[in-house]
Amino acid sequence: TKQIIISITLLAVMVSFSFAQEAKTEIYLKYGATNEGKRQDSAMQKFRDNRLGVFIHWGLYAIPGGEWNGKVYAGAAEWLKSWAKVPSNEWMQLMSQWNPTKFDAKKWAVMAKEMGAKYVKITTKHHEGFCLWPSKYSKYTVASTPYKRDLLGEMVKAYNEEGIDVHFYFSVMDWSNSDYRYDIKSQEDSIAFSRFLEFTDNQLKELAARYPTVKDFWFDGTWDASIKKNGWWTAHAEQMLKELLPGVTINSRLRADDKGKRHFDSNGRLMGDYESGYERRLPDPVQDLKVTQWDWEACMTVPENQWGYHKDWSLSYIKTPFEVIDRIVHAVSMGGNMVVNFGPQADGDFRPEEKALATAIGKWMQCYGKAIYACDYAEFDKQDWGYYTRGKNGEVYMIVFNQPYSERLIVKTPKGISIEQASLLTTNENIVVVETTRNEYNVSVPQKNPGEPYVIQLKIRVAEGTKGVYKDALT
Ligand SMILES: C[C@@H]1O/C(=N\OC(=O)Nc2ccccc2)[C@@H](O)[C@H](O)[C@@H]1O
Repeated sequence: TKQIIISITLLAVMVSFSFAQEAKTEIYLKYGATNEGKRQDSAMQKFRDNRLGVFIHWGLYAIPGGEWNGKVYAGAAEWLKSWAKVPSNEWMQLMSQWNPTKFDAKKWAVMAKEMGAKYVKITTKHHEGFCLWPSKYSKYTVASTPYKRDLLGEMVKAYNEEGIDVHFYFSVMDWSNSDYRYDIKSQEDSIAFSRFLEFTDNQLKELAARYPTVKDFWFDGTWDASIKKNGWWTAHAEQMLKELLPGVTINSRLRADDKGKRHFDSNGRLMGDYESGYERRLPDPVQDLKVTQWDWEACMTVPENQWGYHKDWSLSYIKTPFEVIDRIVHAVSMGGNMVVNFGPQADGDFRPEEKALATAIGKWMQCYGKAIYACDYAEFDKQDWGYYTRGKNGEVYMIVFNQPYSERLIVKTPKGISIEQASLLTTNENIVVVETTRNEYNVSVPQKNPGEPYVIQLKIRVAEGTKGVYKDALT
């Protein structure tokens, strides 16, 4: 009996321990996540509904375009200073050559509009420290170049006039500022970095004051230990901007919590207003459905890894328009945004390949944008033929990239949901739908192959009592 009592007691201890583990106790955080779940205010709704953005990476790095002292570096062109180990004062001499005579903000804005982009993210200051606005806190700005003009101000005005929202990319890491520290290892480091954070605050307040129509700050260059040891400042920067610009959105990449945890705090909560870790990669449509629980934005390059202008695009694979469109649709099908990157030339014009890409994307968005803008995750299981999105009135879109030889598109509907009718989005041609088994259908392909990724719109019916997002969507 003694043995039995001991083993039962041991078992009881183990079971209670595992329950305690399960109900993980929350860690108190001063600088953790500030909001629970997706923001539902109109500014965030607009951010989400925009879905397709343009990234503009433009700075001194566009002048050398990946080449230094006769050597071409295959790495990211906006990192050339680092690859070629150029001292900051030598690198900043490029300012004397900064004279984008072909720059025309209106042309840039029209190009984005014709692409179907609803917003643009502009590098106000990249890691090199060169400011596209005449900042009074730095000598490394457009004001000290032959060009002199406030490029950022002209861009904000032109994009806004085309109805395009403007977001600011801002690199905290600043290679031109001698107070920047990669880590804090001494009192001297700490004093210098405090000066640096004050300088950064001043530039952020300056940007907010000069360009109050800005809708978002996308922070970058925040991965170093120095920032992770100053999580308080990242929380302060978010709060400061939200007080200065009510409604402004802030990306998760800015944020570190009390313990240096980035993007998601030590309690697993997303910091900032949307997750910004999907850079040149996307969540898996089957394995990574967790991302549909929060807002997120992906960004992508057209070459493998060039954000700034690189003179030699033959060094890596260049994505075709349909490959870019696939990534845009992939992101939206999982409740995310996609930002496609353009690296303008030093002269202020875009390379022909980028102009052609913007045109091709725009042509497709003109026909099929209804399945992208203001659309979200449809909660249908992914199929091989492509992606689903869901519109605001509960309509489901099938975006077909891979038409099968069977000429039947398999659709498995969630429990309690059936397909009433299907039509080709562009022509309203009726598409035959045959139920093959419970919650499974064969959707026919269009009579004439559209010869491009196309969209079939489904009218679905929700059985009484079905839970999920659809109940409130149907009128
Ligand atoms: C958008 C890109 O952002 C960057 N860096 O991003 C990251 O470091 N991304 C990252 C880092 C760690 C994990 C996931 C993404 C920059 O260095 C680059 O020049 C470009 O501006």
